[in-house]
Amino acid sequence: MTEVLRAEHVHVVREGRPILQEVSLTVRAGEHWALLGANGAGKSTLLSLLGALVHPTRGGVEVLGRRLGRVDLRDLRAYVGHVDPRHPLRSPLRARQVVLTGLTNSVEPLPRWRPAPGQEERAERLMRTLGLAEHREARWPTLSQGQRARTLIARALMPRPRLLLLDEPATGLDLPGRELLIEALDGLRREHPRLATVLVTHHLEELPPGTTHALLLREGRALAQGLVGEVLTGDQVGKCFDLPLALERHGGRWTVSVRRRT
Ligand SMILES: Nc1ncnc2c1ncn2[C@@H]1O[C@H](COP(=O)(O)OP(=O)(O)OP(=O)(O)O)[C@@H](O)[C@H]1O
Repeated sequence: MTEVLRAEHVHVVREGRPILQEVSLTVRAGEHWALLGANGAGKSTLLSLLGALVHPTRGGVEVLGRRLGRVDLRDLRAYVGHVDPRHPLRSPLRARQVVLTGLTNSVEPLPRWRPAPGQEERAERLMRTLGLAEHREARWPTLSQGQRARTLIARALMPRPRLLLLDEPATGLDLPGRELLIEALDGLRREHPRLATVLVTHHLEELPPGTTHALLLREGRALAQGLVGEVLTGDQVGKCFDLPLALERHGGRWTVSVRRRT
């Protein structure tokens, strides 16, 4: 399968402190990774590296065979959609307009830029896939957090990225909002079978059933990685979060509980 992304022996040091140490990860087309770890484990830092937003202090990152450092970061970013729930939009754009800004990779629409008819059709199609058809004309400040999260996913997909990075997309969503998001992500995976995704979360309950692989991060190091069935065990996830955990999987979804010490 085509390799979309490869990080090898990556280290990140900030202000003299190691934030990531010896992390290696290969993501192939059609794989859906969960990146799990406690607060401060280094998940967002790793996601920024994978999204070619920052350079590693040591080690190498390749996006579609192009090595960070040898080619312009901006060129690599075109292949990677990054969904950041802290999207800094201030103006009351309509959902449809927000989705189209994915093509110019800007927060606001660029002056005088107009989408081609094919691009408008793609925006409509993505909004339908993400369950946003009836909200296409709604303005950003009036959208719920869940609707915003799905709008940002559609926006990130506009330039047809090969890899989609999702940083805690279910943060702040209520139960129906979370379930709509998970359903939309699974729909997306069915419709774009070669798209690869990496989703950061603290909560196993938020993982879509289509998740194929997982990486557990603890204090900046990879504790375990590989196929979900092998990585997401009570033992390993428990080590990752420093708690005695029991994990169960029903209908493709995970539930987790803390084992009480007797
Ligand atoms: N620019 C920076 N300078 C110094 N320390 C940083 C910098 N960026 C991140 N850190 C630190 O690195 C560690 C990892 O941060 P990161 O945001 O990657 O963790 P995370 O796993 O995403 O955490 P959370 O679940 O809380 O979002 C944290 O201790 C954070 O304070």
